[in-house]
Formats: sequence, C-alpha cells, structure tokens
Amino acid sequence: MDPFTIHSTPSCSSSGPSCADITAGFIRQHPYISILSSFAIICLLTTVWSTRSFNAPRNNKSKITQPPTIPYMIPGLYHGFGFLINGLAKFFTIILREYGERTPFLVRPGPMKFAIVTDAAHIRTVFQAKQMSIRQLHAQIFGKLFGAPKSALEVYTKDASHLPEEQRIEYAHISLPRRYFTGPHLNTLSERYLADLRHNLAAVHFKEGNWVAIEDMFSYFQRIITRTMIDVIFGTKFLQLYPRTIADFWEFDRNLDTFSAGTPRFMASAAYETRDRLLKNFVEWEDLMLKADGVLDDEADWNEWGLKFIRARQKAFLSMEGMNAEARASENLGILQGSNSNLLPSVFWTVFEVLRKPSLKTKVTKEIKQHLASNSNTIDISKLGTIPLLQSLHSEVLRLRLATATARTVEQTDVQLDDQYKLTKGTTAFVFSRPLALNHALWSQARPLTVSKPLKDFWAERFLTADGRFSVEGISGCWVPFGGGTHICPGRHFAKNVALSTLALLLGENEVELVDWSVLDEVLPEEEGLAMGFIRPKVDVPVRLRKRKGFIQ
Ligand code: HEM
Repeated sequence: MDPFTIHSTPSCSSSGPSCADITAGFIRQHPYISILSSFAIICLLTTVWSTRSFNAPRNNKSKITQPPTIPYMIPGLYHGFGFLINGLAKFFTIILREYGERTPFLVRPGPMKFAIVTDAAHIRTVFQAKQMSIRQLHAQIFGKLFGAPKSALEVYTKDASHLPEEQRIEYAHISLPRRYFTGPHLNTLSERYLADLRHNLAAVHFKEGNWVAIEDMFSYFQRIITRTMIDVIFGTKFLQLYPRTIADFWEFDRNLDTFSAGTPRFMASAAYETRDRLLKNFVEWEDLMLKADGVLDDEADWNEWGLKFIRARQKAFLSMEGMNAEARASENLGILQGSNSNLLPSVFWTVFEVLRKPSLKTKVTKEIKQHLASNSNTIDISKLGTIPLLQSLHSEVLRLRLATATARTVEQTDVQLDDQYKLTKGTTAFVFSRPLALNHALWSQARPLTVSKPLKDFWAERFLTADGRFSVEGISGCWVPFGGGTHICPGRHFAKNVALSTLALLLGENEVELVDWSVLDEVLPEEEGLAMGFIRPKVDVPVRLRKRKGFIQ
C-alpha cells in the first residue's frame, strides 16, 4: 500500500451525515461517554462555583454564618475522596498547606463536617465551649483506630448522666487520669520510670568503661523507652508474656492513617493482623490479671500487672454496660498509643538537640549536677522538672518537633466563634498545634522576646522570660501540644518527667556522644506544613555511650 495515500475517515460534509448525527450515534453506541462527560461538566461547574463562593467577600457582615467551605469537585461527596485515599494526617497536611492562612473554614469529607480553626481566640472558644464535646470523636477513634466492637461505641456517645459517676466513661477518661497522673502518684510513677529505665539500660549492654555504639538513636529509644513505658504502665508481666508488643505497637502506629481512613481489611491485611494481635494480647492479659488473686483491688501504685491507674480503669469499665473484654482491650491499646506515640519523638529530639549543641550540653549538664537529690548522687525528678532551662527545652521540642491535633464536636446549640462565624450542630472543630507554633505574628504580639530567634529554628531558651524564669504566660494560646480544656492531656506532667529524666540519666550516668557530625544537616526534613504526627529524623543518628563510675561529678 502506498504509504502516502490519505485514507478516508468519517467526516462532516454537506453530502454525508452531519457532525451532530455522528456524535449522537457514537454516544448511543457508548452511553457511558455521555455519563462521564455529564459528570465532568458537573465537577467543573461545582469546582468553579465552590471556589468562587470560598473566595467571595462577605457582603452581609451583620449576619453570623458558618465558615466558608474550601473548594470541592463532587457535590455530596465534597472532600471525601481525598480523605479516603490520604487518611486523616496526610489529608489535613495537604489542606493546611493550601488554605492554612485562611481559617476558619469548613472541610467536608462526605457526610462529616470539619471546621479548621487556627486563630488563638477561636481555639480558646473551642476548648471552653460547653456545647462541644469529644464523645462523637471518641466513638470514631475507638471504633476505627483501636478496633472497639460496634456494640461498645454507644458507651462513648450516649448520655449517662443518670448513672453513678464511676459508671460513666468520663470517670475513666478524665477523673482517673487526673487523680493518678498528679501529686504523690505522679512522683511514684516518675520514680518507677527512672528505675525501670536504668534497669533496662543496664540489661541491654552497658558496662563501666566500655564505649557502646548505637547505630540509630531513634530506633534504640523506640525499643528501650517503649519497653520501659510498658513495664511501668502495664507492668513487667506484659512483655514477659508478649515480647513482640514493642515491634507490633510501632507497626500499628505507622498504620494509623490506614485505620483512620477506614481502609478495608483485604487492602491492609498485615496492619489489621498486627492490631488484632495487640488486642488479643490485651484481652488475654486482662483475663490473667482478673484471675490473679486480689490484684484488681491492690492499692499499691504499681505492681507487676501495672499501675493502679490501669487497675482502677479496668474496674470502672467492668461496671459499664457494653464495655466487654474486646472494648476494654481497645481502651488499653488507646493508652499504649497515647502514652508512647508522641512521647518517643519528644525524648529523641530533646536528647538530640542537647547532643548537637556543645554549649547547650554544658549548660544542661551543669543544671543536672546542681539538682541532684540531696545526700545522694541520684536524680530528683520533681526538682528536675522545675529547672527553667529544662522546662523551656522540653516545651521548645514539643513546639517545633511535634504536630498534635485536638478535636471537639458541637453537640447541641450553635457555638459562636466571633462576630462573623458560628459552628453548627454536628460540626467537628480541629485545632492543630503546628500552624500556631509557627505563627510569628501571634507569638511576637503575645511575648516579643519569644521571637528573638525565628520560630522555624530550634531555640532551647525560647520559653524563658527576661529574668530567666520559665513561663507560658501570654503564649499559652499559641502553644497547645497537649490540647486544652477539660480533656487536656492528663499525662503531660509525666511526659515532661520522662523526657527530662531520660536526658538526665543519659548525661548524668553515662557519657554520650554523637558519632557522625556530618549527618546533622541531613537529619531534619522540611516538614513545615505537617498537620499531625511528629518530625521523624530523615537519617540514622549514630551515638556512643559509656557508663560512668557513679554519677557525673
Ligand atoms: C509528649 C507527649 C504527649 C503529648 C504531646 C500528648 C498529647 C495529647 C493530646 C493532644 C491529647 C488530646 C487532648 C485534648 O483533647 O485536648 C492527649 C490526650 C491524652 N493523653 Fe497525652 N500526650 C503525651 C503523653 C502522654 C502520656 C505519657 C500519657 C499517659 C501516660 C498520656 C495520656 C493521655 C490520655 C489518657 C489522654 C486522653 C484524655 C481525654 O480523653 O480526656 N499522654 N494527649
């Protein structure tokens, strides 16, 4: 065949069928084309319309309305697709990166309505509003993330005000942690942590006089500190029975987004199997505890089955209708996650920042030496937590290296955010710690001294006042790593004690050095917009440790 011959193709000519006829015939033969093109047109129009309404200036300023909804493509589904494919953390990260400057606004993954607030006054309102609660969110979290059975979810949402206090979920979630993570209980708990950490460090490999190389400080901390936290909270029996828990927990934690997006089991079977194993172990462990004579009523702050706090919770759950063994196991998985997930990076970055700045290391070591317990060369944890420099160091780590999210849902009447916007029933407001932590205008207005160094940089002294005191006065609205209001993290004092006593133990009882200074520039990723989670070191940080003879002199 002549390669240059132009072959005839169906064309629109005056003699043959018209263009419209050909198109109509084609569409009749392929009806899905018309459905797809109608859908594309609807999406296009919806995008144009929703973008215009999001950007439109507010004409009627006297009318209080809901915040605008960020642009979307598909009516009814709104932003549901992005939510499903990305999971909660990535979804919010993308949204904050794009619209973070324009809050408050609404995001709507399908039937849910989320409000994003970053203004300090709005956040105060959200934390304090009586009409907002955490109930709906808890039902979601325990159902989706921690695998609670459907039959238990009502416990989180139904009104239990007619029941005795001990049979309400708030008793286990608010009253008990407040009681057992403060005052004398906090001291016992923190001492226990320090003793167990010392024991676990010694058990690994430390001998006086020998340098021990650690290839990656982050995974080393993951193993040793998670072990210590589990020994303290759930007792030493737990890891004896289920030694795989540490690895399983971090595998579970890595997959939180999979669970929050509601990914079906067949698409993430390994993640679900890991969670099943953790839950099964908690069920079995509790069963053994309940069979052990007198353990549940033991008044000691700690025994080999864990903290009194855990036993008191188990007892409370046993009296609540719907909280069966599986539901109690998900609650324990929640405690395992809540007590380790953010804690680990906070300890890692605290130690890392001190090790990489020799002048800070010298100052911190001097403070630790000055605050040893009287008459002995051991660490006095309650004193440690009052040293201004260490308090500031810890707060700065939480400000810059963690990204926490807190949420509350409007239960009944509207909540007025300001003279323009309100949140209506069913809206869940999200507060993210990180956009606030990096908001220069807010910090400089609240306390100008805090921005003497750029907020994107780590500055251990940021929270010190001109006369050297530690204070969050004026800046508490921009620093919310622990959430706020009634549900503010009850473990925050313990978290501080853990981070600072780990640092003091490492520096005081050991010599610790970074091995490879050349990796320092590569450790920190650019994670400005991260909405939830923590800044993970990009490369391994090798260190070496040598046990001192006694405590540092
Ligand atoms: C640096 C470490 C930690 C951070 C950044 C952190 C952060 C948070 C945040 C943001 C919340 C939600 C607060 C709210 O809704 O307003 C929370 C709740 C909670 N945290 Fe922590 N947390 C840490 C360590 C711990 C530890 C060590 C424990 C216990 C041993 C703990 C126990 C809890 C509990 C039980 C809740 C639930 C409170 C409730 O629902 O009322 N946390 N935490």
